[in-house]
Amino acid sequence: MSIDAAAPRRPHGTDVAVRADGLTLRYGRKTALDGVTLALGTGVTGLLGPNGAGKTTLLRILATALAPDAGSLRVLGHDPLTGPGRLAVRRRLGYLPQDPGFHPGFTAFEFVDYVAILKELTHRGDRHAEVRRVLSAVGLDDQRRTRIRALSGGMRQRVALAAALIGDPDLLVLDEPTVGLDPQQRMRFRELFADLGEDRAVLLSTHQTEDVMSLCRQVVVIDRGAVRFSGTPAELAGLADGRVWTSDAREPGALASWRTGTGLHRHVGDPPPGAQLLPPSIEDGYLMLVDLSASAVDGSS
Ligand SMILES: Nc1ncnc2c1ncn2[C@@H]1O[C@H](COP(=O)(O)OP(=O)(O)OP(=O)(O)O)[C@@H](O)[C@H]1O
Repeated sequence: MSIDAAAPRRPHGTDVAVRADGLTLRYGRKTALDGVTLALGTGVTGLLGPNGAGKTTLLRILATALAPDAGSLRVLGHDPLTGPGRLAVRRRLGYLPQDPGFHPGFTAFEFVDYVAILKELTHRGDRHAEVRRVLSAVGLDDQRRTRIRALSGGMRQRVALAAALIGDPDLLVLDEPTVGLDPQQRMRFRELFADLGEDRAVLLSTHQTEDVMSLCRQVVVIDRGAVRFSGTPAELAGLADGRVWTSDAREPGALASWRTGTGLHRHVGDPPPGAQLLPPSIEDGYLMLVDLSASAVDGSS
């Protein structure tokens, strides 16, 4: 099959790339997802949540690497809980897992080429052109022949992203894609994701609220296996409107309180009378939502 045959133009008018309803998943006695319901359309959606919230579990289900115990799912118009549906989704999906499982002896080119073969790009010339295209898209033209064991962590991350881009997928599921990247590469990746999100759905989990602010059309916050928020980044920041203030000292009554680089303290919660209010960031909105008892901020909450 040639690249063209493997990558038909994505259908127009299919606004909802993913629709999940009541997704539940348990690892033994641990409930990792507890009735997750969401819809993802064209554009970049950021998935935020504390460590252990269930982000990777959710992404693995959407990427067909894991089946939920309960709930229903449509991905790109298919049901990935059936054999034929799963195959159809995998053909049109790009997935960057948290741990891509590189063979360190492969060169960057060989690894991405291997993924391209698995994606049924069997015509050698077309496939190699596609491998060069995606390696170039992530800025690895000069490292094509370098063995993965000799690449830095950030460069390996770029190889993994290149593999996810093979075949110009209609849905990109990216688990912490900007981890380990230097600021210049992070900026470059944001631009690449924004371009990719022009005409397809891109879901990325991240702990970087700046990533969400600068490139996401939609943001979903999950905590303890459930969706706590779904809306625009501005709406997430808006949750903390009138609830962020600054002062000289720590405020034990605040939900979160931390010392900033200026020496002043920033607080999120119920401000005392006369407090000097600050415009909220999406991080402030996020802090209003998640269970901070599980992850103390600066030891003060
Ligand atoms: N294979 C597994 N066996 C048992 N428990 C698991 C397994 N994988 C994940 N968990 C648990 O399920 C919960 C959700 O984990 P998950 O990796 O989805 O969270 P996450 O939001 O991606 O976290 P992080 O931000 O730290 O990557 C956590 O409590 C985790 O300990």
